[in-house]
Order: sequence, then structure tokens, then C-alpha cells
Amino acid sequence: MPRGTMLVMNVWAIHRDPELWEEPQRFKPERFDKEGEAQKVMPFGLGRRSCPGAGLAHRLMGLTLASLVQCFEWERVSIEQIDMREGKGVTMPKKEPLRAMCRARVLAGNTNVRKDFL
Ligand code: HEM
Repeated sequence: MPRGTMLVMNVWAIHRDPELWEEPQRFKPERFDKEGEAQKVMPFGLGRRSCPGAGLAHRLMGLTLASLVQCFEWERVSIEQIDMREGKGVTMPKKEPLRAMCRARVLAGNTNVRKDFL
């Protein structure tokens, strides 16, 4: 490849390649229990120009999720399966926004908690 060539990878397609992934279209977080699977995901790019914020993003994602679980009680708004299809946009929005009910837990300073939530 000549020097200075710009190489653009289609990460979207790589992440959905059935030769690399079992049932690539299904939401199966347990797939990453298998050794080596996590190394096949490239959300932050690769090489010298990969995302310098990857470490911060990894830490923040865990912290954000844990804070949401620790500080709020969550309930579904219906018994229908959650629509996991993606919409269009740079930040990977869901096609149908996720709707859920939440209530601050007592430890988060909420004293107005229903008994069945305790
Ligand atoms: C989930 C969160 C994030 C994702 C998925 C993400 C993803 C990416 C991707 C795919 C690139 C392009 C890499 C390439 O060209 O190969 C990039 C670049 C970059 N990201 Fe992130 N990023 C995230 C969070 C962050 C955060 C938190 C920061 C800063 C605090 C950040 C700063 C940057 C910068 C400065 C670049 C340009 C690097 C360069 O061109 O040399 N990103 N990011």
C-alpha cells in the first residue's frame, strides 16, 4: 500500500460478521465470557490514532451503570420484549427509545418510597 494511503475500516460490518461472531445480531453479553472474544471488538479504533479516551470511557461506563443500579429502583413499563434495533446517528441511538420507570432508593436520599420497593 503506498505511503500516505488513507485506510478506512468498516467496523460496523466487522462487528456483525457471522464468520467472526455467533449470532452477531443478537444481544448476547455472555459471548464475552469466552476467552479472546473481547479482543475482537474495536469501538475505539486501533493503532496510533485510536481513541485516547478509551480508558476513561471504560471506567465511566461501569461507574455510570453501577450508579444507576445503586441509586434507583427500575421497573419496566410493559411486558413486551425490549426493541434492541438501532436507529441512525453517530452515537448509536436505539430505534425505539428505552422507556423505564425509576425511583430513587432510600440510600439516595428518597424517603418517599413505596413499601413493595423495600
Ligand atoms: C464510549 C466512548 C467513546 C467511544 C466509543 C470512542 C470512539 C472513538 C473512535 C472510534 C475514535 C477514532 C479512532 C480512529 O480513528 O481509529 C476516537 C477518537 C478520539 N477520541 Fe474517542 N471515544 C469515546 C470516548 C472518548 C472520550 C471520553 C474522550 C476524551 C476524554 C475521547 C477522545 C478522543 C479523541 C481526542 C480522539 C481523536 C484521536 C486522534 O485522532 O488521534 N473519546 N474515539
